[in-house]
Amino acid sequence: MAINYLRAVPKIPHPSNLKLTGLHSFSFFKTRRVSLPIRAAATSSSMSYEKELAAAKKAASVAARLCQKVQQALLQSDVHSKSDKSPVTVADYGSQALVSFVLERELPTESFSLVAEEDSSDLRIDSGRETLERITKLVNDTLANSDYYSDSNLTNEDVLRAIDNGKSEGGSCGRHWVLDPIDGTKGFLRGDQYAIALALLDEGRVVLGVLACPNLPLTSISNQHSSHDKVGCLFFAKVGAGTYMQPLDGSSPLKVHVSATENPEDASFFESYEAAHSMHDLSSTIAKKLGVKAPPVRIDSQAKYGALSRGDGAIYLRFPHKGYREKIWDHAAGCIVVIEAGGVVTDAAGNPLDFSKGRYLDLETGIIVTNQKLMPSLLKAVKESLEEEKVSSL
Ligand SMILES: Nc1ncnc2c1ncn2[C@@H]1O[C@H](COP(=O)(O)O)[C@@H](O)[C@H]1OP(=O)(O)O
Ligand SMILES: [Mg+2]
Ligand SMILES: [Mg+2]
Ligand SMILES: [Mg+2]
Repeated sequence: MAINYLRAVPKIPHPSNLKLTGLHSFSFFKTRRVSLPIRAAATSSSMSYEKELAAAKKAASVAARLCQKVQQALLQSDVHSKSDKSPVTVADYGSQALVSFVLERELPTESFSLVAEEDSSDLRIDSGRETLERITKLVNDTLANSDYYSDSNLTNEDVLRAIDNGKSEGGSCGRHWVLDPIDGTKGFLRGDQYAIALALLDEGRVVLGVLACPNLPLTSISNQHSSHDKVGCLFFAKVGAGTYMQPLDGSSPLKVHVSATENPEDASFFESYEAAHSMHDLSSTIAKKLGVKAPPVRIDSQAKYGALSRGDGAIYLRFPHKGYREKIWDHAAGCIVVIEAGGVVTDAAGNPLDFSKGRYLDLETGIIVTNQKLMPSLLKAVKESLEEEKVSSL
């Protein structure tokens, strides 16, 4: 079976040339008050979280700039061998420090709790000193070139503290920000897809999510991808208010919807690029059983959720190897981006993901994502495939 690998050519997008040729026609809008999305009726919560969403978009966009800078330097140099993890480390920490800094700065009156992937312990020891200096410089350079924070200058200690804001355990009470400062580290290293993924939990429920995908083409990836396509997408969603996508440089957002296809023969499916992250054989079995004809589209990171939310593909299958525990920052933002675009995200048993249990998601076997029409037959195919696998391993 032929396989589609999506490679991105990192470059600065020129959204004045934005052309929309995806599976779905999008409509431009000028104000935020547009018709409500398919799924959600207007709730009182759709009127709130406005300033939190604005802060999250700013934070993810600033962090994306830092990551772009590091990835460009990485690709120009010869150091992006898999064994050299240091440029990635600098970008991971730098992105987390910036998001933490921007959120605190934008929302000074709120108590601040952040559940994030990185912590500063390796930077606090002597051997981490040089890396810390590099991170602080990178953070300050990024702030100096930003629209809003050019007067800010962080010390090493400020950077450590900003990173360590991310030590919260989350849970079902109160508000918690959830951050993956670089999701898809492997893709980042390869020069492919990665995302800055930020979400807000309120009483255990994801109420907003932002996905910055610096290398994702603005047009559908299901079209023939060419190196001339503009890249850099910011997806954002708020509970009850739909999902939007805008170029990372800030031009107008567009409302997006998942694919409406009911026919698996027309559907394409996403899975991890990395076979170590998801069982490709199992996904193939499920897709075949469902009647999917197209080969898998393999992409790193939560960019898969973003692409699915605008209808580039209709299905995302994720079946980590035994023993792997999914973390909330790997799915919170992607999950609300897809759900608010009309999609469904469940575990392999059909249960919605529960983000209220702390830093981990407690699931049995995997995560499946699709539209509402295809979900019943997908779930059936998943259950049958898992059953067959169990029998064959006896
Ligand atoms: N062994 C693993 N199995 C599944 N996922 C993993 C594994 N190791 C890391 N990950 C995480 O999976 C996500 C990327 O998966 P993919 O790109 O394949 O969809 C990332 O969050 C990555 O962490 P990280 O955020 O450190 O990159
Ligand atoms: Mg991740
Ligand atoms: Mg990460
Ligand atoms: Mg990691």
